[in-house]
Amino acid sequence: MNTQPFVLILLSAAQRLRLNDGTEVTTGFWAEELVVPWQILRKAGWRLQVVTPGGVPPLIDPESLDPSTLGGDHSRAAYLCDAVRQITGLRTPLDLDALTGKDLDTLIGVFIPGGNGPLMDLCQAPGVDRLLRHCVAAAKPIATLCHGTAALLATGGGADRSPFCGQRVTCFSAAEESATPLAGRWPYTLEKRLRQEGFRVSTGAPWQSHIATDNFILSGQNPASAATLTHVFIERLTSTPTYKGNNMNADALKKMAAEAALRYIQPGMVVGVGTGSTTNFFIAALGAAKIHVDGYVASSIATENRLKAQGLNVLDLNATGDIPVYVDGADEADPHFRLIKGGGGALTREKIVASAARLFICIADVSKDKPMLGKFPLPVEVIPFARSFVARQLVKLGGSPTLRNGVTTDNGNVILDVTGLDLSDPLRMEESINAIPGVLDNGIFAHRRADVMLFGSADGVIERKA
Ligand SMILES: O=C[C@H](O)[C@H](O)[C@H](O)COP(=O)(O)O
Repeated sequence: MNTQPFVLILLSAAQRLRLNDGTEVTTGFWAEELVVPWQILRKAGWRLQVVTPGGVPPLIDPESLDPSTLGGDHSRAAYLCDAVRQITGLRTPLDLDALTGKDLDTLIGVFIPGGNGPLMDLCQAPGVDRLLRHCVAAAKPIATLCHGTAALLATGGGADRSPFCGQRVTCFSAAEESATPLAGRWPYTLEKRLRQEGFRVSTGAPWQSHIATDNFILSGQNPASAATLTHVFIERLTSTPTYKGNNMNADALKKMAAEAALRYIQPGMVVGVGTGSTTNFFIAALGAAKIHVDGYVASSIATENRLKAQGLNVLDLNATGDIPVYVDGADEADPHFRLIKGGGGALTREKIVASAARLFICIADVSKDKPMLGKFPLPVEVIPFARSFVARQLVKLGGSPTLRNGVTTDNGNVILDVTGLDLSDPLRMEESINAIPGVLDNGIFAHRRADVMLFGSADGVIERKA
């Protein structure tokens, strides 16, 4: 098995749901509860591995693709059907019981989608008990969705109390169960069983998104909770010690994007070079590629030093005139190629070199690809004399500025990181902030957007051109 960190997607292998009246119906996983997290996690660059008890290929619960279950939405049903078909790992899942100690060490979190199948097998599989106890001991996050929360029952019973006892969780609620065609015939009421086992169960309004979070367990109530739960899971994944110690995932994607930018570099060019961890991979790639360019313009002292350490020729922007190409990273990028930059404090010189360039190639791991800008705190470079005055003006613009402690930029200034700004019109906000006396520049790159985005993703490099 590949030794790169991965997120384990645990699915039920049950094919029949035994009801309390002795009859049986076909069961499996709920399509939407696999497709939504799968797509979000893949887009964020995570490697995913499907695992089932016995390595049995899981079944889709046919109900979950029935348009009548999806509010009569036939196109949604067709979309989900197609999306499930594209998840090739479903045909060859790993066997939960055959996971080695090395496999457990390599996984960084577990996501358990619902469907009714988990009520049959995951709730009592010894392999689930072993897996979840490993996660608790190693501080790795677990997310359970809808009836996927039944998997937690596998850790209870006997002398060995469940490590999750007393934890706050949610699941498909009793109210929701009683509003389905299986009302009154469910094998057991999951909400009730969890309470009996000592879980603190919280449920929200039927069919509305509701999640519960506790130490290492994050749970979502129903299909509507899938996206929110996945985003919270990703936040938890990226803050676990396991991920931080093994940060190969993001780094591998940054490197992939950085190396893809080499194809834009031609002999005889002057090349502008940005700043940051992604750009550092680009500098390393330049050093190895030995392309006979005229020289490089650095956007920071750190980059200048790195270029020189690779034996590369650094030029003064005042001596080059306009430059053909600039390559740099970003903290966020929106679909219109507008960026937030400056997480490393280099925004002003970066914007100057980017503006002097005819082509701006932005390289990033795919987690920086956002529907809109604004989650990343906006860096603003401020002349120290004007710090408090500028902070007050930023508050008037709707922001909450925080001084970046102990940081002096290459230009001798301070950085205010601003949260809470409305960046729905990035161009206007870039102008408004730069109009405050004492601001040198801010990290919105809307006037000088990127021309090409290269995102490193689990599916290879995604290239977009403006
Ligand atoms: O000041 C730093 C730059 O704007 C960086 O390009 C940006 O913060 C992205 O950095 P990284 O490549 O380390 O994520």
